[in-house]
Amino acid sequence: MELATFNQLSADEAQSAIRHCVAIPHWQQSMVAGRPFATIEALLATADALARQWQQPELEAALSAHPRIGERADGADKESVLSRGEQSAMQQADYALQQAMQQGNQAYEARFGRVFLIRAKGRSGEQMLAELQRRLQNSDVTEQQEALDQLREITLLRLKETIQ
Ligand SMILES: NC(=O)NC1=NC(=O)NC1=O
Repeated sequence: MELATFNQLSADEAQSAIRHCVAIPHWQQSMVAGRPFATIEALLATADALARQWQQPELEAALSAHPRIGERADGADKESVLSRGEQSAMQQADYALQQAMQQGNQAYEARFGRVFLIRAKGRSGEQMLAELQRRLQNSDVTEQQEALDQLREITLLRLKETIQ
């Protein structure tokens, strides 16, 4: 949708328009309150600044809307549709890679107690598996920050696709 359209929507409609970007209501509401945005750059700068404030609670809340890498998100809701597109590289992955990713996800969840989150768009299955294995060695603090950075990247990518 056009930026001008987003600026003119009612608050409820504006929040609905960006809800799929990230499952963090406070971020959605802050973006709605920040209107009208003069430019796309201003919109994205605000989204980025708000996302840099996220801590563990926001990460846990958002993960509910992001299926595991390699697990096909079945569903007609917008998040599932977006996830399938973002993770399209895994649909072409061979059995060995699928298995390795599944085992990697299990190891990550055993280590950190939450789903492995990565900005999947533009990454091959092999690249995501390599990132998972690299990040498995991270300390808790470092890994939380990396996961938050990836969540921010996914959010901004989705926002850019939603408002042009
Ligand atoms: N666990 C994940 O990282 N999921 C996802 N990353 C994306 O970029 N889209 C997803 O659904």
